[in-house]
Order: sequence, then C-alpha cells, then structure tokens
Amino acid sequence: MIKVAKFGGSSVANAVQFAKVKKIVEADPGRKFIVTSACGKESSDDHKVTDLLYLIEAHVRYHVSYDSLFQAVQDKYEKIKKDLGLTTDLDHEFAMIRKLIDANVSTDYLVSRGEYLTGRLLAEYLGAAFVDAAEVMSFRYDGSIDMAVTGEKLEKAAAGADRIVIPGFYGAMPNGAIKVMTRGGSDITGAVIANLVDADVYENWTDVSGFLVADPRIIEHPLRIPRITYNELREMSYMGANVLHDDAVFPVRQKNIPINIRNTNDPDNPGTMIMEDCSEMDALEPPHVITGITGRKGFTSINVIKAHSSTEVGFLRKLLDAFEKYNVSVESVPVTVDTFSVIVQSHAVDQNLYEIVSEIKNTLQPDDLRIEEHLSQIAVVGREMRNRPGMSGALLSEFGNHAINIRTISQSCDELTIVVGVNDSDFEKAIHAIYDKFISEEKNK
Ligand SMILES: Nc1ncnc2c1ncn2[C@@H]1O[C@H](COP(=O)(O)OP(=O)(O)O)[C@@H](O)[C@H]1O
Ligand SMILES: N[C@@H](CC(=O)OP(=O)(O)O)C(=O)O
Repeated sequence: MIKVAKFGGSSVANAVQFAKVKKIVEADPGRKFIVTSACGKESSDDHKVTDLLYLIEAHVRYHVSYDSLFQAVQDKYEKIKKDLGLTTDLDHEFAMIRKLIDANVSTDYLVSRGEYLTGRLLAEYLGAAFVDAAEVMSFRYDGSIDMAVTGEKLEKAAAGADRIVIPGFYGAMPNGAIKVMTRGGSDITGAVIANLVDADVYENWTDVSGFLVADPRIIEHPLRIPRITYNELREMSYMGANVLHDDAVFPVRQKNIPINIRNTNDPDNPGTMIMEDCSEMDALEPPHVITGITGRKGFTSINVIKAHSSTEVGFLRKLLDAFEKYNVSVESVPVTVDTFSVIVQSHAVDQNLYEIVSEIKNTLQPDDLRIEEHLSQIAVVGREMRNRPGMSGALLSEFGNHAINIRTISQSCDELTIVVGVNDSDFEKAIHAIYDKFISEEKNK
C-alpha cells in the first residue's frame, strides 16, 4: 500500500502540530511520500509564512525595511527547531535567503522558502529523506508540469529511501529558476506525486474533518460529506470551497486514485473520500440530495441589451471578444431574449471595465448596457439532484421564502450544479437558507 500524505499549513503551524504529523505518519508504513506546505497560522491573529514572505517581497519592491518581517519568519522556524530539539542549520539557511533577497532574487524563489524550510525541519523530525521540490517538480516554459521529467527525477531522488519529505507549492523551470504554483498549490504537488508513484490513496491532511457540506466559517458545525465524486469536488473547490485546490483533481483522476481529506487534529475521523463514482456506496447509504453548498462574493455582471440580438449571428462571439482582448476570464453568460449578461470576477475588470464597455458599445451598438456590481455566485452541487424532479423549483422558492432577490440562475446540463447569483449582502443568508431547508430538515426527518 503506497500513500501520499500532504499536510497543509495548519498541520505544520508549530511544534505541537509537527508532533501530530509524526504520530500520523508513523502509524502507517504506507505513508512513504510526505508533502508539506509552509507553516500556517497558529491562531486566527497569526500569519501564514507564505503571506509574510509575499509581504517581505512587497517591502523589498518599495525599498522599505523588511527586517522585522524577516525576523518574524526566522523566529517561527527557530522556535519549532528548538521545541523539537532539531539540528538543521537554520542560521545558514536564513543568511543565504537574506543574501539572495539583497541580490534581487525572484519573488517565486522568496515565497517558496516557506515550504522549503518546513520540509527541511519536517524531514529531520521524521527521520525521512529530504527531497527539494526544485530538483524534482519540473515545469515546462508554458507553466504546465512535465510529468515524464518529474517522474524520472522523483524516481532517482526517492531511490533507497524508506520515506521522503518533499515541499509542496514550487518546482523549477527548465533553466532551473524556481517557479511557484497558484496559492494553495501544495495540493497539486501532492496530487502529482500520487499520480507518479501510482499511490493507492492521496491523503490530504488539514484542519477540518473532511469536506463539509458548507463553509464552517458560515454554517456552525456543518455536516461532513462522507464521499463525493471528482466532478462534484471540482465544482465545489472551483466555486469557493478552498479545502483543496481545484486543479488537484486532474493528476489523481487520471489514475483513478481516491483522495481522502483528513483532519490532523482528529486523525480517527474517516474524513471525506473523493472518487470517480460513488454509486456502489450510495446504494447502501443514500446521500443527501445536495452534496454541498459553496460560493464566492465579488462578481460583476455586464448586461448588454439589444433588440433581436439573440438571432444575430456572431453577437455572442463579438461580445466575448471584448473580454478576451483585455485578458478577462468569463465566469458565465446567462442569456435571455435580447439580453446577454457576462459575469466576471470584479477584480479581473477593476483596471479596465470602462475600456471593455466602450469596446462593446463600439462593436455591438447595444440599446442599453448596464453594470451590476457586488454580486455573489452560490453553487449548489449534488449528484442526486438529477434524480429529484422539481429540485430547482424547490431551491428557488426557498430564496423567495427568505426574501432573497435572485439576480441570475444557471444550471449545468448534467444537472450536477445550480448556480444562483444574489447580492453580496444576501450571500450568508442564502447559504443558511439552503442549508436549513435541504440539510438540517432532511436530517431531522
Ligand atoms: N466546504 C468546506 N469544507 C471544509 N472546509 C472548508 C469548506 N469551505 C471552506 N473551508 C475552509 O477550508 C479550510 C481548509 O483549507 P486550507 O486553509 O487551505 O487548509 P490547509 O492549510 O490545511 O491546506 C478550513 O479550515 C475551512 O475553514
Ligand atoms: N503555502 C502556500 C501553498 C499551500 O498549499 O498552502 P496550504 O496547504 O496551507 O493551503 C499558500 O499559502 O498558498
């Protein structure tokens, strides 16, 4: 049995968390490939090391002293080292990082040091071999991961070791320069390693007992989702459930490797199993009609109104061209007769909304163009929804019952997800309303 175990920042936040990780790793000889994030927050008013490193980079850029931030990072690692009685030469590591910062090292190098240092300490503590991700995780120049090259390098680096620790979140370009992934990317490192070593399971250890039906910061003690499909997971993580990076699904799915989300603070909890098909287990224990509710705030809708536009060939392409020209990714395009709404993340258009609008006005000459800001998108995800006629009606009437104004609605053809747009101010209220109706009430039946 080969297991890849990825520990998130919350699992390696301090010496107490390191000790929990050691216990978990040593409890199962199958846990041979350990991927770690950088130390996360010890408490809600603490800072993630990666955030501090990005802040140091900003200070360097604006020629402001970064000494106290650098000291805060160094103190964090020195304390873990001291508390655990480790010997890794941190003085040398930090002296080297400072020297490179002063020599204008890249942002990617600097922010990758959180994972690197955490990996160094964790490897020593676990008595495992340390494998630097820069020596293994290989990017192509287009930013994709070269699986063949990474596989060869991993095989060599892991040869002869009973257990390895590899930092997540970064790798190297073909010229050796360090490159980081997008935030939360250690999940992707773990998934890539799981693919390459043909793991039996990819364990993702965090600070919650699996994927929960809703964000625990909105719903108090939400139910755990015992199992979920890759498709559902991707929808949920893309739409805001940040337990797992949405791109982490692809490498494991390719080899049908289940992902098991587990809680470092409650290791006996079975967490959530994520797999291609849950039907066998669903037959034994039917799931809720809704698997999960998630969402994000901060969207803008650009509504273009023009008589007969829905029959005008090329209208939609021309409309989307205006967004492509400014490199803005479009979230969805709800269409009604003669009205096309383009929904985008607000931050993606904060520099160029008015250029885009004037482009649309010039090329399409709409009768009217309206901009709506401060919108949220709420995704209700569930593999069971397609088997429940009337589900979308019941869902929408629940919004009505709570006087929540629905701004947009869309449903995927496979009926896996219904996305409802509401005002940002109604976001939490809407999630509570759906949870109470479709989860709490069903549970109490
Ligand atoms: N549906 C959900 N289920 C579980 N956790 C969620 C959900 N939505 C958001 N979260 C948040 O995701 C957090 C875990 O992800 P993250 O902070 O990236 O952990 P780690 O540092 O372990 O990688 C949880 O603490 C929780 O607040
Ligand atoms: N440390 C990086 C990468 C990461 O995956 O972290 P975490 O596992 O704590 O979400 C970040 O904060 O983005």
